[in-house]
Amino acid sequence: QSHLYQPFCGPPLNILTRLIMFIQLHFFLTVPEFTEFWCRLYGDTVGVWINGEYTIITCDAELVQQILGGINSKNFIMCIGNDHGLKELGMYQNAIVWNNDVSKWTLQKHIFQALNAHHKASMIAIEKTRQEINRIKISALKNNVLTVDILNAIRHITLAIILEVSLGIQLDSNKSQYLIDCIPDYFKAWKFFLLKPRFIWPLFPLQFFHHRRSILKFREEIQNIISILDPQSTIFLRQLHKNNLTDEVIQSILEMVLASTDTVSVSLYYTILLLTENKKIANQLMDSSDDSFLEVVLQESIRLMPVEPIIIRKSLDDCEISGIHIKARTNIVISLALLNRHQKWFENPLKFDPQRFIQNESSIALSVPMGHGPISCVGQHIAMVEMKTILFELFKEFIFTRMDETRPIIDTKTRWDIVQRPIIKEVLNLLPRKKIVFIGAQSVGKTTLANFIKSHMNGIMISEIARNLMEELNLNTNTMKTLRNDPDKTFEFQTTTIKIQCEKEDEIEHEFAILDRCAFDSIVCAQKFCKKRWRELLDMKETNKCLERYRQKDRYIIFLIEPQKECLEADGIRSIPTNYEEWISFSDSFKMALKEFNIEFNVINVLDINQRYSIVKNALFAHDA
Ligand code: HEM
Repeated sequence: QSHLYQPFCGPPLNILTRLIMFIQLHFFLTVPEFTEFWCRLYGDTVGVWINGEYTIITCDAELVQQILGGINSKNFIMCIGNDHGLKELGMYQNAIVWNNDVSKWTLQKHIFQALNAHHKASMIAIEKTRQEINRIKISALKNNVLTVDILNAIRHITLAIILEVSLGIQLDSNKSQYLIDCIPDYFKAWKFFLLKPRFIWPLFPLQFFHHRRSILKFREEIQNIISILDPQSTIFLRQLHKNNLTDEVIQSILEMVLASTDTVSVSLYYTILLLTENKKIANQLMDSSDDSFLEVVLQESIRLMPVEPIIIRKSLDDCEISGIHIKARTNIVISLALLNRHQKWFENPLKFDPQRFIQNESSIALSVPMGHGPISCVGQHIAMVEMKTILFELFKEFIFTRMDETRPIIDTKTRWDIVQRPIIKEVLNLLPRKKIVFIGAQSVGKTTLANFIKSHMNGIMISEIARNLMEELNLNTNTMKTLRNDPDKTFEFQTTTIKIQCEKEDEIEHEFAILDRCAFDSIVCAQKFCKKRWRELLDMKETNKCLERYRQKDRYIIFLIEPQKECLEADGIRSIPTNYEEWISFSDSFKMALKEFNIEFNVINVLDINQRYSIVKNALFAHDA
């Protein structure tokens, strides 16, 4: 074997090892799995044999920097891939992805890059995310389910964004779903045709025809879209036509949809899963005043779960990298799946820890989940805009939890292939990131309704603070009556109640919570029983903090439960009001005070618990018309 060009270590590339590699790659392992197998045996950079050619496989971050972004990076702008396979896929010297015709690729790259300058991308991303949030809320109300197939929901959002930004169109939900389903199938076809040499296709006749059909299906759908397009409506379309790329329009649009949808969706899917597991980080993200933390959270999640686990290249000419001679047409497979989880480059690499990028900003560059250098991801800017917007909007609205939290995300089943495909698509539980507050006169059913909602929706309960305080101070209903005749003592009692209330509300800042009464009850009580001093409550920072919260109607939904005569029937447990007029007037005082403090509220004036629950749910999942 001495005549063989073998600049890197690895197994002797004799007939037997080549045959083993051939069988592994085409019958048993995906490329990332194959790479892992040989790197585990021989080290971070290994010479192997893929489809009759010497191939360097590597997860060495320094070598990767040299190849992708070093002085010879222009020598690595071609990709491995057999021409027959590329023709089947429609990629052969066509559009941008895997286009090995350098001048055509350069032109396409400029056209795709125009996407990044789209000044409305972030507004469109907000709009499309809000639309999907609306759909989730409608489904929650209609079907009474508080779960979401989150990956599919994100796929709808990312598809809608790219269709609007690049093609200026919108599709209805069914058509979008059809297109979304075409994408993973095209990726499977890509993997089949790109890496399997033509002579072995007949060994897989079923797969061959299935993949051909997938490609056709996707292309037909793109053609349908083209028939409704105005070719002048976006920069992307105008540029394609202006540069006489009319023949490439189908493939260019197909690749735009292909490259932009699942990449962002799968990356975000894992980010959300990782955040369900790391609640502190999720809360920190909601507290951040700018989007710099959001950005490192995303960088960290795409490091850990790179949606494109491998980068594949071929050298154009002979050159030197890190002092090693690399011959023209040498294949290179970079395993981001290995590199990004490598102890040598990242401390505690399996830990989801965005802080690593705050403490050491330069280490972001090592992980290259969007590639690096001349052929890096052309959509990386818009991808970040999309991911930041979608994540923030979704988290602002919902709290997501996994159904089965026992299995860590890092161990989640995923298919490391030419792109990463989740095997188990987790359906997440969702709760609105809101607080519902029940106030009103005594004995109107606040606690019963609060408990009923807790049992159905599983929120955090903040039960009546005043009652707990009474217990702590050994006060009962009779001593309370005496206390009410002493305005100073009542005032003191209400002051303490508000302080505790405010503290409890601080604790549930990011949660879905049910509040049985709030600081407002103390204000109304003080108005009634310590007429002279009650306004002093408004000098307390805690009171103002609480009132300010209750004014945020996207966070706090206030329900005033009105007295119903039927509630006056004694059940032998509750103390019931003895004076009906007083009872009603107490409820009216709540209304007046709510108005005085400019706090919006909903009125519950039915008795039936299910009807009450439905009023609350409608308000919780209120959506735009
Ligand atoms: C989190 C989201 C994304 C990730 C992780 C990602 C990752 C990547 C990676 C690793 C590459 C290969 C780079 C290489 O070969 O060195 C790539 C290429 C590409 N990406 Fe992305 N990408 C994302 C989003 C997008 C979006 C939103 C678009 C929208 C247009 C896009 C369009 C492309 C295109 C067209 C290429 C081929 C570039 C070329 O061949 O010159 N990507 N991406």
